[in-house]
Amino acid sequence: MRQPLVIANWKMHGKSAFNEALVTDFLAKLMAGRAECVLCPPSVYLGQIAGLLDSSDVMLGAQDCSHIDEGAYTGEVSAEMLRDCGCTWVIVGHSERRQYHQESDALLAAKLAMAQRAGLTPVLCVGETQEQREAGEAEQVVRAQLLGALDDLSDYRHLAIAYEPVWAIGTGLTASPEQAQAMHEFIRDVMRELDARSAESLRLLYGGSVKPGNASELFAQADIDGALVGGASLDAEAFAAIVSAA
Ligand SMILES: O=C[C@H](O)COP(=O)(O)O
Repeated sequence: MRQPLVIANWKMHGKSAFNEALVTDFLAKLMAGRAECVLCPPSVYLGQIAGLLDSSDVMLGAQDCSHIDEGAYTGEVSAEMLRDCGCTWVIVGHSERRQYHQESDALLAAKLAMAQRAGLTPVLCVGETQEQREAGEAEQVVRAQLLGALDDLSDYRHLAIAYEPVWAIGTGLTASPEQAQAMHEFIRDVMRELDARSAESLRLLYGGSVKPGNASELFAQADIDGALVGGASLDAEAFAAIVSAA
């Protein structure tokens, strides 16, 4: 039995006063339930959010980490620094980083290893574009992303994977529960090839316009173990409802 996991990816949103109101309101609305929950604010606010989450079960995560441990790399934030700030999770390979920062599968493999070495659980994001889906290449693309980033990983237990079809991110378009389940099932099959035992306990999250109105249907699918939520995680009531639905 996999424990549901719901992760908020604030992306590049938030300011101190907004963050405090959002987290305070979210914690007040959050009902005790089965799901684990993680907030991933922009890295400059990790200290602030760590303080606000201090007496709650909600965990802290980062949106990215460096593939290097330390040194003269201006602007980079290491996995160890994130751990030092209270993070236990880190998102790796979000499609916005693949697209705007040209992050390759090889780079992501190095980030995953670095994250685990620092004691963080990475969430690897994969997903196809609209064109790739229309060309019938969705499974091939996702398989290549998984193998490219995960082939050399030695620990498949401290890991989660988020399937985020690029065409569903921030667009209001959501993969149907059947489309999402089909891809999640495919991902679990690929993971069985890499490590048969941990594939059964590996949590697979869906991301792409998850809202209170579609969360329950998505979470009802056999291989969907939670969500990576962007826009709706900036609304305390909506995000608390999604966590409750898990
Ligand atoms: O990381 C989150 C995903 O990119 C989904 O974003 P969204 O919920 O705004 O579509």
